[in-house]
Formats: sequence, structure tokens, C-alpha cells
Amino acid sequence: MILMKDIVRDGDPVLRKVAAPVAFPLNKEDHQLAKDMMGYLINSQDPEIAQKHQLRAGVGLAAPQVGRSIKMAAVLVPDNDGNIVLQEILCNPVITRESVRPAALAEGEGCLSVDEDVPGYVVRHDRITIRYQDINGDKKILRLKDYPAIVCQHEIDHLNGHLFYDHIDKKHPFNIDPDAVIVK
Ligand SMILES: CNC(=O)c1cccc(C)c1Nc1nc(N2CCN(c3ccccc3Cl)CC2)nc(N2CSC[C@H]2C(=O)NC)n1
Ligand code: NI
Repeated sequence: MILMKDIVRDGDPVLRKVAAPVAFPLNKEDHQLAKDMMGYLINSQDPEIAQKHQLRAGVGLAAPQVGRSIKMAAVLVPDNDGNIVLQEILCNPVITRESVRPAALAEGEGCLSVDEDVPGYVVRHDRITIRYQDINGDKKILRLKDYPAIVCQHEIDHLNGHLFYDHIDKKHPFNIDPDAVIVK
């Protein structure tokens, strides 16, 4: 079971590396890691388990955040009614299309690897197309918008050594294109 003590924090160089592609079939270690990362998200979204183990809630977790510099991330995204709208292990994900139209979470972004709040709009693309391989190595395409799109951009950033606050305008953190979608 992954706990907060297993999560690497900002300042560790592994978070700034470009992670290595994963090879298929996944070896036993990486297959188990994928399961454990999804398990963390499931546990962190359960109030009782999260409280018991002091887990910070998350909808995404990338392998570099647990010290493994490989291109693998887990996403578990519920809608505002708590229904799961996206549950996937993204291996070797590539964003192949991105909208000109920007989007940002109204409340800013948090990250399990960044302990302090960094206020401001994290400017991303409202719509993206992702090519990736699932845990079995099958090639998939995802077309996403709004919250799930923002989450996947956040996690794919981790695989390329970027952190959310890299996208905040330092001088004017709450400036954003008037055309942007502000995601509640
Ligand atoms: C500084 N202001 C803020 O953080 C912030 C502040 C308010 C609102 C939002 C929306 C904010 N922003 C933000 N909130 C989240 N959660 C909302 C709560 N939720 C959750 C919590 C409990 C049970 C189940 C669940 Cl589902 C877990 C996810 N997650 C992310 N991110 C950025 S993309 C990757 C994703 C991530 O998993 N981060 C750890 N950002
Ligand atoms: Ni993060």
C-alpha cells in the first residue's frame, strides 16, 4: 500500500527528470506499481481509509512521484456526483492534439508532491487527445475536455519533469485569457 511517506516531494531531482518509456509486457514490479498507484487513488478518495492512513486525496498519481522515473501514471477521476468518469493507467502517453482554447481549475491545482499551496490559475488546454498504452500494452486514444483533461495534463507533465506551478504566471497569477474555460 502506498502511503504519504512513499511520495517524493518537490526538490527531489526525480520530479524534474524526463521519465523513461515503459516496455511491454510490463515486468512484475511495474505491473504491481500500476496496481499500487491506482490503489493509492482509491484509498485517498475514501474518507475513512484516507483518515486512517492520513492520505492526501488525489485523482492522479505519476510513477516519478513514488520515485520510479518511468512513463506511467494512474488517473481516477470522479464527477461532482462521485461517479467515476475516468479510471486508467496511462503508459507512454503522448498528447497528440490540444485545443487553442485554454482552461484552468477555478480553485487552482494541488499536487501530492507539493506540500505548500501555490495560488493561481494553472493554464492548460481545455481539450486534448492522448495516445497511450494501457496496462496490457494495448494502444488507446482518449479525447478529453475540462476536468479530466486538466488532470491528465497534470499527470503527463510529471512524466516530463514539469510541476503545476510552472504554468502559473508569477507576476499575475490570476490573469487568464477571457476565452478560457474556468473549471469548477
Ligand atoms: C490549490 N487549490 C486546490 O488544490 C483546490 C482547492 C479546491 C478545489 C480544487 C479542485 C482544488 N484543486 C485540486 N483539487 C484536487 N482534488 C480535489 C479533491 N479531491 C477529492 C477530495 C476528497 C475525496 C475525493 C476527492 Cl476526488 C481530490 C482531487 N486535485 C487537484 N489536482 C490538480 S490536477 C491533479 C489533481 C490532484 O490529484 N492533486 C492532488 N487540484
Ligand atoms: Ni501532481
